[in-house]
Amino acid sequence: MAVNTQDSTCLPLQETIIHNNKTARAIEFLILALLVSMLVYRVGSLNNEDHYLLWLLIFMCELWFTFIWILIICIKWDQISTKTYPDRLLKRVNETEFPAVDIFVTTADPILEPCIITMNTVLSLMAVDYEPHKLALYLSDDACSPVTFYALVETTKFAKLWVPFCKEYNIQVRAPFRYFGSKSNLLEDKSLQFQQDWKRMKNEYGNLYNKIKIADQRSFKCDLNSDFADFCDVNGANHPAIIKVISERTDLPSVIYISREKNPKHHHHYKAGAMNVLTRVSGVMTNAPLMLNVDCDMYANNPQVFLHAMCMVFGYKNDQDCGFVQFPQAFYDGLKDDPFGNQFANYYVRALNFL
Ligand SMILES: O=c1ccn([C@@H]2O[C@H](COP(=O)(O)OP(=O)(O)O[C@H]3O[C@H](CO)[C@@H](O)[C@H](O)[C@H]3O)[C@@H](O)[C@H]2O)c(=O)[nH]1
Ligand SMILES: [Mn+2]
Repeated sequence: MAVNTQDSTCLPLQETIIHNNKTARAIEFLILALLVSMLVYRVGSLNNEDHYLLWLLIFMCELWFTFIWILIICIKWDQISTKTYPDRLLKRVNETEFPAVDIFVTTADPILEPCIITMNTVLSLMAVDYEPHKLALYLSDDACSPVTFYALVETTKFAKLWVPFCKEYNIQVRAPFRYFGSKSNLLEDKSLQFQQDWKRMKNEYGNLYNKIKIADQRSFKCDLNSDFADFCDVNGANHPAIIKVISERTDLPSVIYISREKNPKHHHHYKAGAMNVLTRVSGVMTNAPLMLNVDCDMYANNPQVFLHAMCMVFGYKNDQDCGFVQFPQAFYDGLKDDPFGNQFANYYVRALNFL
């Protein structure tokens, strides 16, 4: 990328912020000191114990716990986050110079990963703030399900309405199930035009939802002349590759459905196998210099997500300094009293610098 974004007079596009976590470090160290003193006590009183074996077992458990505690301290010792500045990027780099991106969404099981959730993931990515002709969305379906294919075709039709709506009104959450499910959707103070468009869009999304729900409940007719011919009597664990280009327009990202070849003689390697196929197929079809991978149960909660990523791409002096960027994640719809603590949204940012 021969774009000079490193003008010394310019402010940086991305910054690494080092967090001051001295108090947390001190507390963790104190707990470690208590753990160690307990271990010392156990060793010291081992010989005087009547229940020698039990004492030894407790000692081993505590030793293991202390070891894990040390590992956790090491992981949490240096805490950094990365801040990106899309507004600075847009002033400095012309949008036409942004690279193309191939987007990979993987799905494997329409029951555990309901189709409508996957389609919301697709919609949130199709509607991002980025030149649409530079984006191609590949959906990998390891279940080889005609319902997923049908849902993707219908979702692409709905996207022709949804994407312009989101862009015109600068909607922040572009996954319809989150947008329409949000309680903060007050229409009263909005323009009449917006209210009409909002109602129409809600209606259209309702139609899409129902179509997918009905498709999920009925069995697809094995019609050899239809688009579903490839799915006739297909065995999910043993079938040739199915690749279908669903949409190729300039005003929307291209949409491609892929169900990779499965053969019981060769292990499919789960998501890694799917990602391998996605890189190969996209390499032949669009071959974008950047790839984005999103699981089917995630969605882009910020329409500027690609611009944030571009701050990382353009924000280093040397292209080779940044090869992999991971977005912060926040969990939604966690259990209220989740014992794993997911009710506290977890955020983390990690950018791996390749030397
Ligand atoms: O044979 C498979 C199995 C899984 N997947 C997809 O892989 C993704 C992740 O699988 P999942 O079982 O949902 O794993 P999670 O534990 O929810 O996901 C976390 O853990 C995975 C494996 O460690 C990472 O790949 C994910 O990015 C990370 O979010 C999903 O989109 C699946 O549809 C496939 O495409 N094919
Ligand atoms: Mn998952």
